[in-house]
Amino acid sequence: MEQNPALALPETGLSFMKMHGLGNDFVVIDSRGREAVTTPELARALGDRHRGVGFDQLAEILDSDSADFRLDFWNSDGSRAGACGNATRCVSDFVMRGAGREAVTLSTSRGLLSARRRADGLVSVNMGAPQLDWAEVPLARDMDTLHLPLPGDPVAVGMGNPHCVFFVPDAQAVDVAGTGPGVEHDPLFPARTNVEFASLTAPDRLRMRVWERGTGITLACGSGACATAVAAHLRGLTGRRVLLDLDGGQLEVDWREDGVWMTGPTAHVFTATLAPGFPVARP
Ligand SMILES: N[C@@H](CCC[C@H](N)C(=O)O)C(=O)O
Repeated sequence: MEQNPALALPETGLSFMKMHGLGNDFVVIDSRGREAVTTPELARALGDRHRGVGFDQLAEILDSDSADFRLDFWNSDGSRAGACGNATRCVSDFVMRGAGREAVTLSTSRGLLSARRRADGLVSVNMGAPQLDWAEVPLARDMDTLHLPLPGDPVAVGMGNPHCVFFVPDAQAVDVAGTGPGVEHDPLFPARTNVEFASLTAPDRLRMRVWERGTGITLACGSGACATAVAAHLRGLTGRRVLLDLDGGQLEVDWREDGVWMTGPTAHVFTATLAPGFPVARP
């Protein structure tokens, strides 16, 4: 057994939690009280569903001077993500339970966010104001974010991460795996993009499927649901409050004066410790 020193973790192993929100699954590392441990190599190794633990995103909890905690997000390809709505709800639930509280604040690379538990037990996060200017998304050049010059006439919305939303007659019929990668890597998106396909199923209800930047098809994407709700309202398809049916379940999104609120279920699956020195390369 040969250990790769660039990837090796402390001999004691590393504790982590497995969580999910509507099947959008996460490895969560609680690094409060110490330095961050995640590197692109560790994210890729842990994210491998055959040789590691497997996740859509890795979230690392860190200390914050300005909020109850800080959250950093990583995709399974080792890239960073500026936002992850479902992981934010899951980790906020964990922190609220630990502190016996019903609301928390957190800092992310896009700024200060807040989360709270509703009376029905679901967890809501305020994902902040949508980014509707081309430079904020970001897009490659000045253009109308409501009508991108791509086949299918999609909308670009930033939620701390980039999204490209296609409104289609039947989201269920879309070849997400065939279409998603080309849009993710289109030169219009200098930081790549998440890709959503949505269809209107009732006046304030959308069916949505997603191709996530740096991960691929996932069962749900919280920031994608927010971006889709914002795009649907701006296109005159819905009001400001919508239900979204994703492959893994349902999310509520409400675009209010103070930001885009997203509400749904959370689950803590297990807590475990990595074998000392993970990952090891076997000949
Ligand atoms: N699943 C997440 C979004 C994850 C980030 C995304 N893949 C990116 O690179 O921006 C969510 O629930 O928001």
